[in-house]
Order: sequence, then structure tokens, then C-alpha cells
Amino acid sequence: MAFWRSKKTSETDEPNEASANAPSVSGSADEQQGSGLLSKIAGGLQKTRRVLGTDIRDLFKSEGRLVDDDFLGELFARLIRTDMGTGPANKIREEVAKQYRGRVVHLEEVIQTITQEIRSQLSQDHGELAKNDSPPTVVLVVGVNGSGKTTSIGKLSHYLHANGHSLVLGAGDTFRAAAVEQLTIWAGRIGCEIVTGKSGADPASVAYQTVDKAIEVGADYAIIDTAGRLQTQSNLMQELQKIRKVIDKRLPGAPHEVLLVLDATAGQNAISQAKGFSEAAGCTGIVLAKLDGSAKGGVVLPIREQFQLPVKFVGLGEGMEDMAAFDPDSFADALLKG
Ligand SMILES: Nc1nc2c(ncn2[C@@H]2O[C@H](COP(=O)(O)OP(=O)(O)OP(=O)(O)O)[C@@H](O)[C@H]2O)c(=O)[nH]1
Repeated sequence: MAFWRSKKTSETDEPNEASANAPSVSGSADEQQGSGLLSKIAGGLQKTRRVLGTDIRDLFKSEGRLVDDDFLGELFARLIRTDMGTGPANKIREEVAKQYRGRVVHLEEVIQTITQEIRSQLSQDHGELAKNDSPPTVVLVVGVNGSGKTTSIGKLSHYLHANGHSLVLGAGDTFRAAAVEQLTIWAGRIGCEIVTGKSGADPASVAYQTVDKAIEVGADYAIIDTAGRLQTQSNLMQELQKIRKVIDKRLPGAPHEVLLVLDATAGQNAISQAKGFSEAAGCTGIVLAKLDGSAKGGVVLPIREQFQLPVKFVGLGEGMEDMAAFDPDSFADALLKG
């Protein structure tokens, strides 16, 4: 499932982002949705691009620039302003140094090199969910309070449903009544079943019943929400492990995906969240929500570098269709080419 497709243009193109990112083949509902999302992703990354693209352009006040230590230092400082962290920024600096040191370069050459390097650092990321050989595929969704879990579940469910998959949602955030209501509204919009527990019920029992229901009705996916928690709250982290264990008891091998929803506006804080959650909850992938409101989209890079956690989806707004499957090529292009 990829509804944010990579563009197929030549290496030297400097395209208008909205049109040039259009899918190579058009026609299917999937792809029509994709082309809308492509301009959305470019729009979503606008803030990050403003920091990165504009900053890098500013390095080139004159025609070309000599690539020396001064230039490389300035480049590095500008890269890390997007919260991409020192490791990934260093790799980009080294690549630029390797290719151009001692030479006068033009903006386009440097942008091209940076884009390629970002692509290659993220090349293993893609927006695909794991799939259980015999349904249901169980997806557990975790993250800190307010990161966008419930909204992301709604958007993901909408996408799966629109593509012919049946699903059951589990309102595992039994702590916050509004979260249950919110998920119930999403289920109503999508037209899928939802399992809820009483307020304060054991979330593990809701998770168990959700998987049970999905098996009973033969659903393709069971998607289970959880209450927001801080990665430092060890009792609540243990609760996630219990939820996992109980799910596995009902369906051995499940959950097949544990998606960590990170708020893109959190920048470097998202890194400590990724660390705490991936250790305690065995996360398999990231949903980077609220990319539309963030200038820190570069944070995708250190998360991949440090935790080998692929970004699977990005959230680009609060509406039902405001989510895109992650694609490194489109991401790198949208980040730099404006
Ligand atoms: N702009 C924007 N807003 C988003 C996105 N995803 C979620 N939001 C908003 O972020 C806020 C929090 O989203 P929720 O889905 O309620 O977050 P949550 O993680 O379930 O929250 P808790 O249950 O309190 O932990 C809401 O106002 C959402 O509408 C996104 O991709 N873009």
C-alpha cells in the first residue's frame, strides 16, 4: 500500500513540486488520492523546507562557492536546524566534502547531493504495514499524550477501509473517555466495528476482546489504541508489555505491528520517545504525525539512524485523508526542492 508515490523524474530536474511529484500512472482511486497527497506532503513540509532549503540557498549569495572548511561548517549548522541531528548532518557534510572539496560549486549541485544522501539514509523506509499470513493483522498504536494516536488510527483505518480491507478498532485508551468517543466517531465515519471497555477498564482486556472480535468476524486488521504515556513512566511502559502479552495469548505472534506515533513538532524530544518506547514496547515502525505544522521534519533521519525504526506513515493534517505512506524519495525532494 503506497499512496504517496515517488516521482519518476530525472536526476537533474528542478521541478515544480506539486506537479512533478505526480504519479507516473494515473487513474486508480489510490493514485488520485496519491496526487492530492503529493501536493499536501510538499505543503506539509513547507516549514521544514523553509528552514533547510532557504538556509542552504542563503549560502550561495554569489554564483558559486568554494567548498572549504568554512563552507562545510556553515552547511552543517544549517542542516541541524531541522533537527536531523549531528550524525545524519555529518554524513551529508562528508559526502559534500568528498565530492566537491576545493572546487567551486553551484547551489543545484549541493542540493542534489544532499537530496541523494537523505534518500540513501532513508532508503529502507517505506509505508507498508506488516501483514499476517492469515488475518487478522494486529496493529498496536502507542505514544505519548496528544501525539496524534487516535487521529492517526482514524486516518489509517479510513485508508485501509477505502482499499477494501475490513477492520475492527479497539479503544484501548480506557483512561480518557474522550479518546473512546473520538475513536467511536472515527469508526462510525468509516463504518467499521469498534470494541470499547468501561471507563477505567483494563486496556489489556480491551485489546484481547478486539483481537477476539476481529477473529470472530474474519476482519483483515485489528487496530488497537492505547492511552498516552511518557516513556519515563515505567509502570505504564510495563502495561504496554502486558497488553502485548495478552494479544499474543489470543493470537500467537501478534501484534504484527507496534506503531509509535511521534509528534513531528517535538523535534529532538521525539528521539527520546523513540528510545523509551522502542525498548519497552518493541515498536516496529513510526507514524510521524503533525508534519504539516513542523519545521523539524529532519527528525526522521536520526530516528532511522539510531533505532532502525522505519517511518511508515506521515500525518499531514486532521482530516480523514491527511495521511501518506512514507516514501524516502518524495520526502527528500519535498524537503529540499521548492
Ligand atoms: N495538524 C495536525 N494535527 C494533528 C495531526 N494528527 C493529530 N492532530 C491533532 O493533534 C491533537 C491530538 O491528537 P489525538 O489523536 O487526540 O492524540 P492522542 O495521541 O490520541 O492523544 P491522547 O489520547 O491524549 O494521548 C488533535 O487536536 C488532533 O486533531 C496531524 O497530522 N496534523
